[in-house]
Amino acid sequence: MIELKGVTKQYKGNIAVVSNINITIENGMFGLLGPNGAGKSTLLRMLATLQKPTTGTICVNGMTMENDAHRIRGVIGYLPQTFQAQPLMTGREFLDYVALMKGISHTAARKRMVEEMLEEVNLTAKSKDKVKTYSGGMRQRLGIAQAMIGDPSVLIVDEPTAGLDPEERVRFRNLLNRFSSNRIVLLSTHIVADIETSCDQLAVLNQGELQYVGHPDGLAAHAEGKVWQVKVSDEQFVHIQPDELVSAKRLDRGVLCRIVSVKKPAYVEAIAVTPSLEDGYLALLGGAK
Ligand SMILES: Nc1ncnc2c1ncn2[C@@H]1O[C@H](COP(=O)(O)OP(=O)(O)OP(=O)(O)O)[C@@H](O)[C@H]1O
Repeated sequence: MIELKGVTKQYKGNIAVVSNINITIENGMFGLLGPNGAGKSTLLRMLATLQKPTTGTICVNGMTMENDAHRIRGVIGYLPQTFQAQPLMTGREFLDYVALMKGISHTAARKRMVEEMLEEVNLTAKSKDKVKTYSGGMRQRLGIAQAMIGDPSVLIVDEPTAGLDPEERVRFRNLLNRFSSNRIVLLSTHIVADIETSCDQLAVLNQGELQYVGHPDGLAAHAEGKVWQVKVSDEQFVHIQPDELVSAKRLDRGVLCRIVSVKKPAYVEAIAVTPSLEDGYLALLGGAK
């Protein structure tokens, strides 16, 4: 279990970029959602023991950051937002090196673990090639593998699907889901679809502040009665407020729009529709005018 109490981070001379966070995270997939600059990476870096909170306490499986940072590091796997692997090592050598650094000294066990991880992230065929020859998506998959190796009880992944193609993205979500069955997987993203189907709990961070914590259904409910579907002409379409428009699908004649707004749009044929998680997120962040 992870417990954050009053966690605040303030860089010198600046306002707090993470402000008074109080959350308890249990086993399972936990999504951290927020726009660019919300403070997600800062919060995850503090959880990964790479930065200290200015005030507040972080407790992981009963260990506190102040007293047990070294032991906490031993139970955490972390994929930072910008992941760099040794370019002159092969993928297999790199994972072997990471496993050794994590204290897996038994050679046969380490070798088996590395092969399993390569298979999991679909890199077996490239495992003898140097990392410098990998595509962005392959490097990202290697990053995911290095975070998972050693069987951490807490896996922290910061925007892990950036650079993955759609097939890999789905594969990756399934992998995290399986991994989270008896441990904590903390996944930060600004892509709602990444957490829609997999997280039982999520938090929304905006400008350093926690705006929502709970089940995805509760977030979707924020847009209840505020989501509208309407078919408009091309002339009407240009008058729709861009910050209210969730999606627009061009039809043979006109455009089918999904709008998040407190007030029913002024078109007779506008119908209220069931909100999705994305609608709820947009309504929460935009304050659905
Ligand atoms: N070392 C630093 N010194 C000063 N300000 C910083 C530092 N690191 C981050 N910030 C600021 O803290 C705020 C939060 O940044 P952070 O990277 O945590 O957000 P994020 O939610 O992860 O954003 P993104 O989705 O764009 O990665 C931003 O305004 C950023 O400019």
